[in-house]
Amino acid sequence: METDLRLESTVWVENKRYRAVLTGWHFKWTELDKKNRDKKTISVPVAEVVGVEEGRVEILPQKSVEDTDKDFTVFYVKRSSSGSSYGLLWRLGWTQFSCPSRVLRDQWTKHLRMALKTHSPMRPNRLLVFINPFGGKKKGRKIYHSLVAPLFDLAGISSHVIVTERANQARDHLLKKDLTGFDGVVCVGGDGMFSEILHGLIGRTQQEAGLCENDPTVTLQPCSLHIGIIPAGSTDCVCYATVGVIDPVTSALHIIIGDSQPLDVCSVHQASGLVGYSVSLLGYGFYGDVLAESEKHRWMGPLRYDYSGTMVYLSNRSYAGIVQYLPADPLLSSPRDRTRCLSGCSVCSRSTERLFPHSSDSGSLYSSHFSQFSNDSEGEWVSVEGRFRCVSLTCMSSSCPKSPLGLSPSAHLADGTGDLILVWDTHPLGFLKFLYRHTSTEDQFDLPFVEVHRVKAVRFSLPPGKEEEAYEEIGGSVGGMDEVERGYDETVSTTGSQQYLAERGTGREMTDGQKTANPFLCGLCCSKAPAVSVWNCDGEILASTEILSRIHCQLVRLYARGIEDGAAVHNNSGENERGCTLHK
Ligand SMILES: CCCCCCCCCCCCC/C=C/[C@@H](O)[C@H](COP(=O)(O)O)NC(=O)CCCCC
Ligand SMILES: Nc1ncnc2c1ncn2[C@@H]1O[C@H](COP(=O)(O)OP(=O)(O)O)[C@@H](O)[C@H]1O
Ligand SMILES: [Ca+2]
Repeated sequence: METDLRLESTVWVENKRYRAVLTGWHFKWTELDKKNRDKKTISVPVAEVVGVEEGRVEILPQKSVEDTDKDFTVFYVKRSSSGSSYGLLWRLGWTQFSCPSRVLRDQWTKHLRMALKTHSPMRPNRLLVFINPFGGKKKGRKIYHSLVAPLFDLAGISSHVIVTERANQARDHLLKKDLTGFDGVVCVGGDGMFSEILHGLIGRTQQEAGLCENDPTVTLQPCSLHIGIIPAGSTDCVCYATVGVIDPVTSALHIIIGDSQPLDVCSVHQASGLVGYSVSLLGYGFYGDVLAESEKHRWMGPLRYDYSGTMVYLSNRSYAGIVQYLPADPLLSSPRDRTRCLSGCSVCSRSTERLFPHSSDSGSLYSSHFSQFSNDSEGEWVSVEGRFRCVSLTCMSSSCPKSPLGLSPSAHLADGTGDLILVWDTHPLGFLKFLYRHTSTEDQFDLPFVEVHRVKAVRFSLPPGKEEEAYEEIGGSVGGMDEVERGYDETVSTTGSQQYLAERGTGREMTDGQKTANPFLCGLCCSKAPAVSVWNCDGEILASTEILSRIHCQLVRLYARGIEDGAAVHNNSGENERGCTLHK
């Protein structure tokens, strides 16, 4: 195969003579001096070639083709540093080549296209695209049509675009409609929109496999369709944590070249069945309250989280609960090992190897892994009880522009584990320190009231006898620096129920027993506060408080490759190439 695709010849780029070589895996061109000595070489992996066209093609100010018979143009990925983010920005680069004859030109285009098919087989031909026109700053449509669609056209990808008219339309479409012919689904929006796609695809896959999603012990079937994310939301955490930048062009190029990043997914169950799936944040306490509060201020756009974060912080809440967790194998990795899950991560690769020992055999998937979830493993569960500022479970680092290293900087995208972060009740300045450390490189786990555990499953329940009470006395929770930082207060009195939580989650008015006009301010202005919080499940409020969650290793695949290590990645830059963003 390698020898079939090899091609070498002299070509000209902007009147300079080059030797171009296609080896199968790489396409290189080296400038030659008058004595045939090599000057500068530009090398592009075939996997990163976006497309090949006959003639001299120009992209800016708009696409034009000069149909000359000895020329061809190659489009490829070009990297640049993103400045503030950790990942690299990808841009479209292109070079126009002139050959000595038409026959040679045709050989070049044929060989390059064949190399693309052979060495880059996961590229999509047809995509189903969902655009949330109301996500983030409401720019989803514009972002797709001006930045993404022209790149898909150039790469020969056809797409069926649906601009959503209501919440859950994308999920319902994926659950019910014919998906034949599509290679992947693209989500233009934020984490909430991604969550819809996730639920739709996982649900559809289990339906077709005849598996019951409600049973937490069932080994779920991985989804065959890839998901692409074009970031156009408020937090855009899934995109940031899997690509390293929030940039629609970079994400579109990852989709075009058919990159593939497996992703762990956490299923969340209550007694009666499945309540949802999460990949980034399953959070109770602070993050649940922020989400519930923010829903009332959607008109603020992404700023609603800053406003609500401040209000919820000032309300100074903590919640009683029992957390049980099933620890992951500490020999494989640790949330405190100060490593980062980067593109080609060895911890995740070992997981893939364990899951798919015979490459494509997904039949045995998880069986060894999840036998540990059965009753036999009951003794392995660890249980803690007390008052928490927040309880968070994340299957990935959950880095985002607000927190560039994320909720758990050493978490892995595809290792089959999640990180459970327990923030015990503490004084307000301690909690502020914890939150503030998310914005820097300081270790947020190096605080006496914070614990982090790498886990396979988590249960959360309210203390016995307290489930039916909704309110409690706050009683001296606004303390000074000299207070004990980790507190265990078992004298909780609650009068709430899941129904109350569901109502609060949807922003409905408080009932008679709830005296304050704004329950999120009562930590400051009165003595009562809700005794129960809500779960934030990737931006959706769950109606259940007592839950069981389990991490499913590599249940879905994204068109991404994880965060590239800027220092390690060769950036194919050369004086004869150009890069553009396809901005008009
Ligand atoms: C004093 C400075 C405090 C800064 C705290 C920063 C902590 C940020 C951690 C953010 C983790 C985000 C995890 C992802 C959550 C999203 O799924 C969810 C929905 O996003 P979207 O659909 O785009 O609206 N976003 C949130 O729940 C927002 C949390 C913001 C917390 C301040
Ligand atoms: N056309 C629509 N109208 C109203 N809500 C929608 C629509 N399309 C999607 N949604 C919902 O909007 C929510 C937020 O979308 P998302 O794209 O994540 O934006 P943001 O990041 O700003 O929250 C999602 O939960 C999704 O279900
Ligand atoms: Ca993980």
